[in-house]
Formats: sequence, C-alpha cells, structure tokens
Amino acid sequence: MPDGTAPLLQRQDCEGGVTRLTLNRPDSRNSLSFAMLGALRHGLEEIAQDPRICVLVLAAAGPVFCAGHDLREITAHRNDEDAGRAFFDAAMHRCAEVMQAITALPQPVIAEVQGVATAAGCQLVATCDLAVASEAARFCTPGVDIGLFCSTPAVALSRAVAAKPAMEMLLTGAMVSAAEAQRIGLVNRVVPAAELSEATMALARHIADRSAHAVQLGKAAFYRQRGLPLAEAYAHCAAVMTDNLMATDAEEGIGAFLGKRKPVWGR
Ligand SMILES: C/C=C/C(=O)SCCNC(=O)CCNC(=O)[C@H](O)C(C)(C)COP(=O)(O)OP(=O)(O)OC[C@H]1O[C@@H](n2cnc3c(N)ncnc32)[C@H](O)[C@@H]1OP(=O)(O)O
Repeated sequence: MPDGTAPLLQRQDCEGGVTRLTLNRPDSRNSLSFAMLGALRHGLEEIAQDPRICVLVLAAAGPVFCAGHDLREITAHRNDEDAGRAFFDAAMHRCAEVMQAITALPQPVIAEVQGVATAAGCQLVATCDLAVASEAARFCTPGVDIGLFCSTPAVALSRAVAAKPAMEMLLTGAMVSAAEAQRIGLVNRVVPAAELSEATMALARHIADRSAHAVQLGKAAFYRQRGLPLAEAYAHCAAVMTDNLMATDAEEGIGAFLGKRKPVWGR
C-alpha cells in the first residue's frame, strides 16, 4: 500500500505479553516525518497504559528499518526562515520526546532491524533497550555526508556504545555492518534474515515469561542509576531491591524455586 493511505504505525494485538509496533512508511524508507513521530509518541503512550503488555517489539515494514528524519519534509520547510526554524525546533523536540518515551516506557523495547538504520533511525535502535538485527542490517549516522552533524543521534549512540566507535560513526558517516554493530554493542544479536522475527519474538517471549513487576522495576532502576554518582546509584538500587524483595512476585519466585515448581506471576 503506498504511503499516505496506510496507517503510519501498525500495532499488533498483544499475544503472550508481547506486542509489535511496526513503522509503516516503506516507500519513504520509514523516515521520521513529524506525523510519524506523533504516531510513535501516541503509540508509546497507549502501550505504557496497557497492563497486558510485558514487552514491546519495534519493527519496520519494507527493506529499510528507518532512514532517519524525513528529508523531503525538511526541504519543504527551509524556504521560510522563521517558519522553518519553528518547524525544525518542533520536529527535533518531538523526536527527543519519542526517544525519551522509549526509555521511560515501563516495558522493555526490542528493536527488530531488518535493513539499514540511518541517522535518527540509528538513534532509534540505540535508544531501544535491546536490538536484534538481520545479518543484512547496516547502521550509520551519515549526517556529515549532507552537511549535518547527527547531534541528536549522538545522545543515544554515545550512551549505547563506547565513545570511540560512536565518534567514528558520527564523524565518518560510514556504514557499519550488523556484525560490527554487535561487536560495538549497538545490537544484541545478529541472525539470518529469514529468522529475524522469530528470533526477536523468542527473546521478547523469554522476557515476557519473567515477572513483569521485576522487569519493569529493573528497567527503571537501570536507567535511573546510570545518571547517578556511585554511592547514590548503590543507594537507589538498594532501595529498589528492598521494594523488590517485599513484593508478591519475589515471594512467589523464591517459593517456587525452593518448592521446585514453576512460578505463577501476578499480572
Ligand atoms: C539529526 C538527524 C538527522 C537525520 O536523520 S537526517 C536524515 C539522514 N538520512 C539519510 O541521509 C538517509 C537517506 N536515505 C538513504 O540513504 C537511502 O534511502 C537508504 C540507504 C536508507 C535506503 O536506500 P534504498 O533502499 O536504495 O532506497 P532509496 O531508493 O534511496 O529511497 C527510496 C525512497 O525513499 C525516499 N527516502 C529515503 N530516505 C529518505 C529520507 N530520509 N527522507 C525522505 N525520503 C527518503 C527516497 O527519496 C526514495 O523516494 P522515491 O522513490 O520517491 O525516489
């Protein structure tokens, strides 16, 4: 179906605690138009409120995961100095909101990357909590090729991988293979293209089978402690751990282990 008539984002019904959101602008290589960013923000808000969902898989239709910001839309707004600046400001803020909404989402998010992920598309992969890539996937921040430095993608990239590989990607714009992306820690797993969805869903189901309470508490604590000095990080996580130990799922999980049975989590 051509762009413009199909929904920008497709949401699959929750199955076994896992829901898929699929970027659906393949004709424009799933580039992040203002409307696409709005759809993503709205989709994430709905998922955050849905207690049935334990894990979100973020996928993309067509041969490319995401080609970054919509360059046609950017070009269309360059003509008027004031309106252009206002639009770019709104678009960059909306993009930043989407990235932060992924991190703030209670449920873990897994990127399923089948093709190229460039610039803000690479930022999306770097922002997701986990990523599974097809062997054919490639990653780059090619802003420098078109007179831009990928400053906002640098925020996510520099938090996902070490400084030197992040800087090399940002300064050269060069494509990084799936194998290299795994080596530098941008993706967790690389699988044959034909096995991508199944491998991603298997990882999602594995997490969804765990205590949703523990997983959500853990995701929030992971990001919270990262921004804190060491002593405060330990203090924060010690308090989280105490809450965790007092929760019903911990009682059930420990009881199940000692009783040699499968735990039944409260949902
Ligand atoms: C701070 C952050 C800044 C940014 O995010 S700036 C955006 C930076 N992104 C890029 O520079 C990527 C540009 N796109 C590409 O390099 C290539 O595409 C890909 C490698 C991603 C895919 O290549 P292939 O599969 O061969 O597709 P195709 O023939 O190049 O594109 C198919 C249609 O998709 C449109 N398109 C591709 N990327 C974008 C985009 N980012 N914004 C708007 N449209 C895009 C094209 O123009 C074309 O359209 P038509 O079929 O009408 O000729």
